[in-house]
Amino acid sequence: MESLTQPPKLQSSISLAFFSFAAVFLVFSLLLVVLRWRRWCTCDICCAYMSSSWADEGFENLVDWHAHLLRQSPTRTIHIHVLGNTITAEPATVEHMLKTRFDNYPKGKTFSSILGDLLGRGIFAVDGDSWLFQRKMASLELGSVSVRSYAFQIISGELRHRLLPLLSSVANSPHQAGSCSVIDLQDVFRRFSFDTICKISFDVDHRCLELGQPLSEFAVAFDKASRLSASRALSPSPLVWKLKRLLNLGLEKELRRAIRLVDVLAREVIRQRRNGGASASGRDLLSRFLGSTDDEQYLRDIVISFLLAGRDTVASGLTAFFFLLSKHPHVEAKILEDISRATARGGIEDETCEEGGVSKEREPTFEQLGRMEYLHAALYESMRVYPPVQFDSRFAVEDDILPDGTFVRKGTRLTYHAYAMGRMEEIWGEDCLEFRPERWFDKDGVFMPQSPFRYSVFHAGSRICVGKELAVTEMKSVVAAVVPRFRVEALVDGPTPKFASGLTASIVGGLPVVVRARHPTECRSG
Ligand code: HEM
Repeated sequence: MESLTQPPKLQSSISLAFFSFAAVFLVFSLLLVVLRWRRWCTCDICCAYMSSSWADEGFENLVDWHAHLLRQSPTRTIHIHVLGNTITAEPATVEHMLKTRFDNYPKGKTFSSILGDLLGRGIFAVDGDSWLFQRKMASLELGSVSVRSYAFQIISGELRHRLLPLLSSVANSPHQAGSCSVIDLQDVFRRFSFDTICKISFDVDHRCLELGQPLSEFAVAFDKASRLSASRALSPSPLVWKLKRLLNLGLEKELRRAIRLVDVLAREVIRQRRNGGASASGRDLLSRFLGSTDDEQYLRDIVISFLLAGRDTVASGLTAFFFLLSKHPHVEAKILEDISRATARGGIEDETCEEGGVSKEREPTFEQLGRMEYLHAALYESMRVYPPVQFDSRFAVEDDILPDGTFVRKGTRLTYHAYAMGRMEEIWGEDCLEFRPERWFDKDGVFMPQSPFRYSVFHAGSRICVGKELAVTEMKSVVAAVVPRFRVEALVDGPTPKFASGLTASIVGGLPVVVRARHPTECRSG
């Protein structure tokens, strides 16, 4: 009889013990959070941060408030004690953190634990030898002529067969009296950059931008996994999301499911490739990395990091660019001149219509893109004003002293603020708040690159973005194909967009735009 009655008792004691443990853990975590907040100062910055009063003071975004504080600080460095975060917009400090004392400021455990479940041992989440190995491999591959020309071919195909026909169909859709078809350009660019980076990385076409196609399972799962991973950073304390993960609750449960799906689908592609299912091109990054490791999980981690790196950053940069262009028609006119000069063509009247209502002649070659210096400057300028990665952090391994004399305690989070740096008069002059591509040229009209410690949009030092050239080529290709054909009008009130929190800058609610064909004879489908 005993043996029949004991197991349920045992079970209920185990559940009771488990729930008591969970409850104690939860209370303890909350206590820690409160203590952490209370322990520190009641300085103005911390109070404003805690009460979100910066929003009442008229700042549209948290980053605008940071930029305001950093501009006021004599050292261009501030401390948000309640977060243990030291934020800087001083180029000498950025150089100290990302180059001079590189070894003292790794990504650290906090960052790798936030993204670790999705990225595993991928380049973004690791430090040390594993990072160095992937860094060398990535620089070699992304710098190779073969991968570059493959990537350019992918971008051109996605433009010709998907993006331009889509815009053409919107521009040509019958408009009601007084109203036009409105699309979310941010969403369009996200789909475009996801298709592109998946083809470059895996040689798999997810067709996210194809008219009338639902998003692929992989695209949905990847989007969810990256969004939910990033939202961990918003927890008042890492203990909160870690506890939820332990108990498999709420968003952590959804995140686990999304990551599982990403894993299954990514592994499937890798397995097929290993078993001889060669990609059509053999020039995608996965094909090239296959030879460097037998570890399937590691390969998955490497390639997933590329997807994260190349998707939202490019989409964010393009979205902000078209927002700014819509508000600066004189810049748009100069870009049109630049494209026309670089491609050395006549007026658009000469052009013929081709498949999908898209004229072939206007697609610039790689060499022609290289000659578009004004467009190059305009893209750099738009990312100065609205960087896709607004700020980025590292964690001090040992106590340190910054060049301005600021003491940094071991474990402190040190953040460089690319968004605020773009708003510093000492770096960009009195007109730093203006969108002015001309600032990138010297008096002879030659493009002047800036030190990455001043223009930190692509990071700086040893971990500077390895996909920078690819990103700029992709963005230039899009602008050079879209702007001569369409006039894009952003329907956003106010001088600046409202940004959502996340790893990359994205506009809350997207970027609604109206697209109009630039010329009456612009090719019409059908
Ligand atoms: C406008 C577009 C882009 C911007 C603004 C950008 C910016 C950045 C930034 C700020 C970092 C440093 C992140 C960190 O370490 O915390 C970074 C790293 C990186 N980026 Fe980009 N990126 C862009 C596009 C791309 C693309 C298209 C790719 C590749 C396909 C790429 C690949 C990488 C990789 C692999 C790293 C890690 C480098 C390392 O840790 O050594 N990026 N990027």
